Amino acid sequence: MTTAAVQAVGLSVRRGGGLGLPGRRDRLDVLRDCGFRIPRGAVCGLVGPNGAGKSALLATVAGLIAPSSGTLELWGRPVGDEAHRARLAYVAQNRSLYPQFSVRRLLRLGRDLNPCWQSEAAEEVLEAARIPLRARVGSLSGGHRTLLSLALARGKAADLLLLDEPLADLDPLARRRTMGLLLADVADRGATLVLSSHVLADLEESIDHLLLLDQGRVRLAGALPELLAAHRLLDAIELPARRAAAAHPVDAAQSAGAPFSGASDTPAVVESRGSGPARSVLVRLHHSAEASGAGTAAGEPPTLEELVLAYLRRPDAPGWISPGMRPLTADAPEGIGA
Ligand SMILES: Nc1ncnc2c1ncn2[C@@H]1O[C@H](COP(=O)(O)OP(=O)(O)OP(=O)(O)O)[C@@H](O)[C@H]1O
Repeated sequence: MTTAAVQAVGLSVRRGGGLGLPGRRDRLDVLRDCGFRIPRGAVCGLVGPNGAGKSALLATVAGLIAPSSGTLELWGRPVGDEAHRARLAYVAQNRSLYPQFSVRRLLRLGRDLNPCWQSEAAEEVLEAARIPLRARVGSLSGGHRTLLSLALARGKAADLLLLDEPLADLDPLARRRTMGLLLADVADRGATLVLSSHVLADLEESIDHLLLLDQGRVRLAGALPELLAAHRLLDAIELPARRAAAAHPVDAAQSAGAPFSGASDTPAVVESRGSGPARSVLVRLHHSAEASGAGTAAGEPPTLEELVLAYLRRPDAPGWISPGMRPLTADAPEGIGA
């Protein structure tokens, strides 16, 4: 069994309580009972609504927040292991950098602190954006600060890159260029990249795994081909047809939009939208269809955007972790949740 780059089992994180007032119940479970595995070499998109816990998860994997329960391992070793420090690069959402330093001084610091430092890789990001080395960090624009953070992460040549909304404030050209560099780096080194984003179009072009968080819980996770192949978007023409119904026995209650019954061979309705000829239903195929590749299934697999939006609009739809991202343990070698 190859150890995953990141594996969580029953991971919960509790935050808050900073006021320290007796009797104050101001602590919040920002991650709840999360279980997933991110294989080595994956490019994993981390998505979810505002406040879902994406930043909390990235900071926890980076070792900056301690789990309150459960286990979290990087390359098979508990998070926080001293050896992890050199192997991971983390870019926080607030791009915390020393504002008084010059860009050059920060690069020197990167070189002095990291034995595998790659100056050219870092400088390439800065040169492409024409960021002068003599500039003071505090005087850089928001997008340039992001590029500087990504340049430092790139220079570190890490085995695991954790990037919190790395593209949010970059112009379209900088997005493409920087993403291209990062993807080429991780492919060359077999490194693992986890990046959060709200821009699904950006992710669609780059990721091969997806982790959808909502209210601190994993709603959906999997290798992208597995996730998409396990779902079908049926339109109004396909729904009433007897033949389609036989291939996909979406029963009357479900096709009317009732929540997933969770029983038998019936595909799970994730979301039913519209009415009459404009109606479309996203279903998740039963495990047997999923296992057989669902070659005869009616309807079309959804796009990443259709899939994510359907799950976000229907917080009551049951979550799912595809086999490729289920945590593996000695007690559950097929994966927890299989
Ligand atoms: N230091 C903290 N103390 C208490 N609660 C916190 C703290 N930091 C974050 N939270 C809470 O944790 C939850 C998850 O926040 P987090 O920043 O991880 O969400 P997110 O998915 O990254 O959101 P966004 O997409 O808006 O960046 C939120 O309810 C937030 O208020």
